[in-house]
Amino acid sequence: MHQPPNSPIVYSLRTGLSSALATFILKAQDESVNKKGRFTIALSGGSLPQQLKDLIDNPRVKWDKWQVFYADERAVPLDDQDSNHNLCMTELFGKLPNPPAIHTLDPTHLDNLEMLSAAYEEELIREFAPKDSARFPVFDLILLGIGSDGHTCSLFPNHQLLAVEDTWVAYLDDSPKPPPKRITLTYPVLNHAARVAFVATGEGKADVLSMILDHPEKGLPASRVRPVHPGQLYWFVDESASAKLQYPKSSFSM
Ligand SMILES: O=C(O)[C@H](O)[C@@H](O)[C@H](O)[C@H](O)COP(=O)(O)O
Repeated sequence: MHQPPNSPIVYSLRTGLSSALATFILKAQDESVNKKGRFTIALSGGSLPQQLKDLIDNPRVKWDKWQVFYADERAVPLDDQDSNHNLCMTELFGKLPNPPAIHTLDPTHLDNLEMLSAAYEEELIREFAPKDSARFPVFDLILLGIGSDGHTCSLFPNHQLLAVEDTWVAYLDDSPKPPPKRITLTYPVLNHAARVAFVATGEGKADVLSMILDHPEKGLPASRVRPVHPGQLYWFVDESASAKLQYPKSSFSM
């Protein structure tokens, strides 16, 4: 099947997904560091942080060049078991002798979602606006998961946040998946990234993966992530998750 340019690239891996993902991340890191001396990345929660395990003890990772943000975060204390930051510390950053610069939400604003999300947007502006003077930040890489309902970040099906175009960070207090109070990057930020990579594993993702990639016209939240040129969208999936997928798969080599 012929795919138009800039179509998502789907890598379906029988084994070694974490290793392929690490190779991909390192290539993005090296390109970014060579060009700008830094690497800006946004991470999600769920099973994603565990998939980053091949970065631990990898001497090619230039942690001192990384600027880490969260693609979405729950409005809970940083050490709460629901915190995506806490999860990333447990799975990855806490295992490193020299962790990178990590931009967490400001826990002093947990009781005010509007201030919490505005403060996180300020954090992004401090990192991106003076350097790129862009209308939207251009992340070098955003790593996302998907829910079985097709949500990504904290962008849930039929939610009003799907229509937000004018802010970088938005908040919600009615997430269908607990906890209800969260902040999230918005589509304009996701779609201005240089690279976005989804990671999905397991048979529980097979139906929704086919819905997202084979039927983008259904408009599930994850289908609406389509970085504008020259941005590129990638999928790293295992065989169980891609079992029902018609969309063409590419072989992974880097
Ligand atoms: O904030 C959240 O609720 C999670 O970050 C969520 O968006 C997660 O990424 C997906 O639900 C995929 O989760 P799994 O990777 O665990 O399937």
